Amino acid sequence: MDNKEKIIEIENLCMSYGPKDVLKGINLDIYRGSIIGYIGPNGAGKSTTIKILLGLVNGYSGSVKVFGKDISDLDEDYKSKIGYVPEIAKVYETLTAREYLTFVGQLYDIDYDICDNKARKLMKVLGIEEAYESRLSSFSKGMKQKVVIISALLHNPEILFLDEPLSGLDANSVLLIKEIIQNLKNQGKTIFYSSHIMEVVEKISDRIIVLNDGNIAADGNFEEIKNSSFDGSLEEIFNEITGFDEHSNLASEFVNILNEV
Ligand SMILES: Nc1ncnc2c1ncn2[C@@H]1O[C@H](COP(=O)(O)OP(=O)(O)OP(=O)(O)O)[C@@H](O)[C@H]1O
Repeated sequence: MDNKEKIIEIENLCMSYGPKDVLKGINLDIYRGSIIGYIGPNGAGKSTTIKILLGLVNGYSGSVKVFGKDISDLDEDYKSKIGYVPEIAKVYETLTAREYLTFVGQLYDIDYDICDNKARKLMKVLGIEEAYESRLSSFSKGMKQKVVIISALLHNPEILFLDEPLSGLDANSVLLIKEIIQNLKNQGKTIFYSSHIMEVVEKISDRIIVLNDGNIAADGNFEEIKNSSFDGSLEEIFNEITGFDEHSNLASEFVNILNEV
């Protein structure tokens, strides 16, 4: 597998919402078969970057290439090679899992019977097969998240964007999904993993990119980031890079306010 193939190339990416500069000149080359931990404080611009790559947000400047071609020159077909688990996924609650997953399959032009069969088997592996014919409105949070993960992967995408994919999952399911992500990587899939759970990002990522205030503040594997003047766990490094050292004071202030009469 050629892991030097650039699958995403971002040059001088800038994006503003009105007067607010959200991305201030991002440069990134992402290689096939890597797991990128894309992290940063709330509002740093992570989702904005992902939405630009997915073609969901326009109005940016700079160049964004996926599969070697500028996304502004590509027709919508490139999206069929991309999967996306959004931070807050909306599923059609009135549909059954079967109806929802086969509906998503149709959007990706997957043959109905093949999709139906595949969706049921994937649900079985994730331990929720018995709910295949039940409405999503009756599903627990973790069950819904598993359906969202299946829906993002049904079409076997080349690039997978995961925004807090483990949200609501129990420890067994977390272990399983992490292993699935590793397997996908081993098959040459490229994974963009965005999360605030630093322990997972630290363990799962080949490369960690820290976005802070619209700029890349650190980029490398965990050891490289650790050796380049920072030290400690990724959580500590993250707080250092993003200049956050007020947690003790703020925590005391918060609790003191609760005690006010
Ligand atoms: N449609 C919009 N209109 C105006 N401002 C927006 C819009 N979408 C995002 N923003 C602003 O852009 C900034 C970056 O948002 P973004 O969602 O990319 O951050 P993030 O790094 O994904 O944050 P989080 O960790 O909270 O998900 C935020 O300040 C947000 O308020």
